[in-house]
Amino acid sequence: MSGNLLKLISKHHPIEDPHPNSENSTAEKPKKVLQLDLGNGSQVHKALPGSSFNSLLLNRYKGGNDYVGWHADDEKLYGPTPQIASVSFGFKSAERCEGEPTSKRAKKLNNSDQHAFTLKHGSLLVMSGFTQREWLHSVPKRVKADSTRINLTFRHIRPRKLHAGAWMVKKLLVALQWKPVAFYM
Ligand SMILES: O=C(O)CCC(=O)C(=O)O
Ligand SMILES: [Fe+2]
Repeated sequence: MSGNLLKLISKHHPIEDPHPNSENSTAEKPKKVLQLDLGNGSQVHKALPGSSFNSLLLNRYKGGNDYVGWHADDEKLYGPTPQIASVSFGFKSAERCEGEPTSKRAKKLNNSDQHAFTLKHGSLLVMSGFTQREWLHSVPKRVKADSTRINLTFRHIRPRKLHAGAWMVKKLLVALQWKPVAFYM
């Protein structure tokens, strides 16, 4: 991020898509890039001192039938322990569940909890640490809701060089037949 400007990239993706940033995503390429001025010391940065967000993803749910399926935002471009700040607008309340830990470590710990959060208009949900590695999350359909909901997720995308480096290390480890459970680099 330069100063307080974030780039807002506009793109459309089919709602069945597991995640718009996913490498396997069939998402359309961005149509336009807008600059969003967050003003001096945006509320999100104030709420999370030390955060270094440089990207913003906007999801628009046109009504209660729009949803996002179970996924983790664990793409390597976000690094091993991404901090993701999610701000919601619209719908009186939107539920979000976290469930079924994905990692073997979490399963060993017998950690198969599910949590539901009610995301009201203006709420801020922060996911950090190993959340993306060990948990899936989703935004289920809301049968009775017929108004628009907007969700903004602030994220930090690492420089491309680091992705390439991590990819090469991964290839090397696979070539050496060293198979860790998962790569999060
Ligand atoms: O709409 C939301 O609350 C979150 C959407 C989401 O999980 C995502 O964009 O990765
Ligand atoms: Fe997500």
